Amino acid sequence: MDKHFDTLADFLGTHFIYTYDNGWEYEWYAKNDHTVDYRIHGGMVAGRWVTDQAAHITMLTPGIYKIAWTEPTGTDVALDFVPNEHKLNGTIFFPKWVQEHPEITVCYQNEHLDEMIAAREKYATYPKLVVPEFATITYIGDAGQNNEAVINEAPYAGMPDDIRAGKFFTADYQRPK
Ligand SMILES: C=Cc1ccc(O)cc1
Repeated sequence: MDKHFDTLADFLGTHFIYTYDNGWEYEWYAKNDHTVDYRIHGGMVAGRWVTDQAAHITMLTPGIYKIAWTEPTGTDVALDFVPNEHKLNGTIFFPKWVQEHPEITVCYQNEHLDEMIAAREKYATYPKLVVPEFATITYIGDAGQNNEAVINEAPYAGMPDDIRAGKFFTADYQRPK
């Protein structure tokens, strides 16, 4: 948690856990300069997890980072990280169908892409649910870029606590065998 961020290289390969002011807890990994992975531990779609989501990742000014992407569900996300202050601001733009049927999206999305595409065709997109929130970062880990061990299993109750307690990853940021 004492890492200092100045450059884009400082940010890429970093693994975060944070809690939005509305209580939603997210885990998110800047896998490389165009890819993110994440797990959702609390909130409307707790239990959802995603790897290899394409994203736009830029540094706005030293130590401040903007990330934006659009998902197969039609959900759009914009995150502004201020990691030196352990803060970020996130806005999630949920299609109406995700608000009405969040359970459809609670899965390892990579194995259910056809279902996401079918649902976004079948159900309503509008009006979108816009969720703009600040969040407090509760964990920062130096996982290195393209580390497939960071987000590679479903979330469970207590996983963020295990990660914060140093019980989840080995010293070289792998999962114990
Ligand atoms: C919908 C995905 C998502 C991932 C991370 C985050 O902070 C907000 C939304």
